Amino acid sequence: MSIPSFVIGIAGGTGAGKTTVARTVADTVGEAVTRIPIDNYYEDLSHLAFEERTEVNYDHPDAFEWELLREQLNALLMGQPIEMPQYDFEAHNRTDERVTVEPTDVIVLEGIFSLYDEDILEMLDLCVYVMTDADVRILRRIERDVIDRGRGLEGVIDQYLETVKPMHEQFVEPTKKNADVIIPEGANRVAVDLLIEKIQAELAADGPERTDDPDSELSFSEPPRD
Ligand SMILES: Nc1ncnc2c1ncn2[C@@H]1O[C@H](COP(=O)(O)OP(=O)(O)O)[C@@H](O)[C@H]1O
Ligand SMILES: Nc1ccn([C@@H]2O[C@H](COP(=O)(O)O)[C@@H](O)[C@H]2O)c(=O)n1
Repeated sequence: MSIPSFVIGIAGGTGAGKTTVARTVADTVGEAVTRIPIDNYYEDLSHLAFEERTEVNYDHPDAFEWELLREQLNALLMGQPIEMPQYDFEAHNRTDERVTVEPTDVIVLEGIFSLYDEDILEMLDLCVYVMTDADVRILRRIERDVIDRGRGLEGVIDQYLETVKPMHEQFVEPTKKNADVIIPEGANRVAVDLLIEKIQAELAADGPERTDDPDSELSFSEPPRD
């Protein structure tokens, strides 16, 4: 088990390419990276009927259970495992399943509001904003929502105009000012390679044999962050 030493937040509008960047980083760097999708922290809406859940504004910060996200991120930073909720986009709700996530050296928090909450910003070592034009994002989103999230074309367009676009302009886009790095177009190979190099340099600076096994000569302990 590790105490994470490097925490990255990857924000940006829907369809910007956040998940693609985060997955590329995780696949390239390997098991030292844990990906935490903020979508898993949408509020539990089991008390609402399916039809009511389809009407919810999922692009407003109030749609998320911030307290749980802060608590679980903090636990990982203290070297403790978490039981991460899972989200079902077709059901518009959390599933009953929880997945045990062990802390690793690098944590990647990814989602539209990764750079929104002041407490979470305090926990991030590197803030990344993926910036992609709105027309490209909506085209990507239509394709993804219809193929992967069980949505109809008309519904995706209505939702985009009614909530996604105005909330993006009001809440998501302004978080760009919190970014250290802006990646154009999502899976931008040059930018993603630089991000990977930075992570690998952080890992190397921490030592290749890093372990928290108390029996190991190389073991060490770190004070929790404040
Ligand atoms: N640079 C890129 N060029 C082309 N397609 C991309 C690029 N980045 C992401 N995509 C595609 O766009 C879609 C949305 O990307 P995704 O990473 O899920 O966005 P987000 O997580 O920001 O909503 C996916 O189908 C993905 O394969
Ligand atoms: N039940 C839900 C929950 C969320 N959404 C949309 O997901 C978008 C965020 O995810 P990305 O991978 O696109 O960043 C957000 O814009 C919500 O509108 C949804 O459609 N249904």
